[in-house]
Amino acid sequence: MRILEKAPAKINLSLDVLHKRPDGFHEVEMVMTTIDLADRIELTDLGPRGGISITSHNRFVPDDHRNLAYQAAQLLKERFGIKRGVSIGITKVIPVAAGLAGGSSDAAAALRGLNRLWNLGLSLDELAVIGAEIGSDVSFCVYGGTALATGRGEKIRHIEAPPHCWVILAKPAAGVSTADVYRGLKLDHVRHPHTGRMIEAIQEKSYEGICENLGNVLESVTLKMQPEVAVIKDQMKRFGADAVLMSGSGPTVFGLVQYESKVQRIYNGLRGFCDQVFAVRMLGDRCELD
Ligand SMILES: C[C@](O)(CO)[C@H](O)COP(=O)(O)OP(=O)(O)OC[C@H]1O[C@@H](n2ccc(N)nc2=O)[C@H](O)[C@@H]1O
Ligand SMILES: Nc1ncnc2c1ncn2[C@@H]1O[C@H](COP(=O)(O)OP(=O)(O)OP(=O)(O)O)[C@@H](O)[C@H]1O
Repeated sequence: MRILEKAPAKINLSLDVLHKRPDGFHEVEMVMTTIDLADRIELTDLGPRGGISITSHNRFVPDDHRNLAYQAAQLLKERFGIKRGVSIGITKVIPVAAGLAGGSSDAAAALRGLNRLWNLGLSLDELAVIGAEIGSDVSFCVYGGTALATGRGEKIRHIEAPPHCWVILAKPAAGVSTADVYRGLKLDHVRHPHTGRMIEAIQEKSYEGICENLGNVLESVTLKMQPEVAVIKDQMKRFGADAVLMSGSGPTVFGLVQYESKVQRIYNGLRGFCDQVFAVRMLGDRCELD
């Protein structure tokens, strides 16, 4: 039997860090939404007593226990005493180490797909709790859609979809380590975004309100490690994006664009000096994972 799952990327429309916790993680308040840029996960049953095998044609994606989709399969096998093997094929589209939760979304898609393949009968809420053991972004990715994520990112409150718009993404050549970015954060020097206002703007379907309230406290940390982020932000604004921000721990920069007529010009302009550029729609609805 073969199961296919879509694993969409996320962007953080707003990302605030409240404080560092005794367990080393940071307490966050993030508004996240899925976009139409997705990896494909193909799960094939390998029969009794088999192991977990990962295939991907991207040299930056680990093919062993370091892969988050592998960890998802291992966790379910152990927890539910599954004795069957599985092959996990990953068609990578989401840039790696980019702040777009590519690995987390692959793990979430593996959880959803294996739940079907092995007839585990788990709800999305149960899968999201299991996902939190793999990484902070996995719970959100289990559901997709749009949500406020709190705690270390694993507490999810669903909110409605933002109004449809275009998202232009541009990723500088090198990736960044999320742990390094959190480590570099000095909380007494940041301007906190207004999470409440972002949620209100989404609920009111106010595109202007969303643009006005974009904010990410991690941006200034990554900017120091990768000055190219500032250059890309500048170019995106100059080519005509309505608002721009770095996603997650970066270094990918996204620009919001309301009218399709502007998209091609911004995309072409950025392609001049950045290899990985994408123009996609905001998804925002949970049902759009299918
Ligand atoms: C930057 C974001 O992607 C925004 O959505 C997330 O906050 C990070 O999510 P993630 O990549 O799934 O993070 P994890 O794999 O759980 O953690 C990677 C590392 O980031 C740091 N980390 C992560 C989440 C958090 N709330 N506080 C942290 O300090 C920790 O050092 C941790 O060891
Ligand atoms: N399925 C996977 N796809 C991509 N990278 C993976 C995967 N599994 C593990 N990794 C490892 O995770 C690291 C971070 O990759 P990922 O693309 O998930 O980062 P990210 O988009 O910055 O994540 P986040 O936004 O959740 O912080 C990579 O350098 C890679 O070694």
